[in-house]
Amino acid sequence: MDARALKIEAARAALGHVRDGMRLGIGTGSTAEEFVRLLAEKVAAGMKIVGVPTSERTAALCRELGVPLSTLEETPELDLTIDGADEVDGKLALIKGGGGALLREKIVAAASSRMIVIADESKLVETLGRFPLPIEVNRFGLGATRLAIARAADAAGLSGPLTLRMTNGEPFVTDGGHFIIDASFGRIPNPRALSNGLHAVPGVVEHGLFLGLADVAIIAGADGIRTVHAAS
Ligand SMILES: O=C[C@H](O)[C@H](O)[C@H](O)COP(=O)(O)O
Repeated sequence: MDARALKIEAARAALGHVRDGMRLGIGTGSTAEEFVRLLAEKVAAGMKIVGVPTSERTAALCRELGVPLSTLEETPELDLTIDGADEVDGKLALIKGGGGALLREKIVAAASSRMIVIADESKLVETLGRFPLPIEVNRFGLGATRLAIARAADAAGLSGPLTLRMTNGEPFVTDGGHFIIDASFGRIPNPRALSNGLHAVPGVVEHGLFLGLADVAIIAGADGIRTVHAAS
């Protein structure tokens, strides 16, 4: 089975958790898009849900496929968010933001009673950090923010290149109008310490470590679906 087929399998399994009447957070990325496609089929068949998208990209796909949308202004509490991830560890700590949607994704996940992560088995890691950690930063004071990030990482025992994300020769700009620094720290044995340090940097808007947010991970692999639950 290729990677796309695995993403579809994970998305299909997550769809089994969606009930009529739910207020859903809808994630971003190639895996979440497979979920949107399957959800749209259910909606077309009569399922009543309302979705809050985590990016303009997801919102556009939902509109195209007829998935009803709301906002966190209209619908500030959600029943369930289903989203992909760049990395998932055994305790359901995540790295997200490879597609640049981490800020809205985190706001939406935090507004949800439950979060289900969907991924193919390539995303499952023992320790986070193989995937560079996306850090969303204010455009103002980039040099100072980068230095402060390096110091916060150092205090957590980490170091590595901090690369401004570029697209077509220009800095990548998030839906919120910010830049992204991709931090290649390597293994992150203590994500909580790093998270706290990064949150203390004024120019950091948010980072891609999702800690204590995911309740379940649905991982699709060659041997089938594996469901991992967060320790209670
Ligand atoms: O910003 C993007 C999101 O965090 C995605 O959920 C993440 O990058 C995983 O994307 P994909 O399913 O395309 O691997």
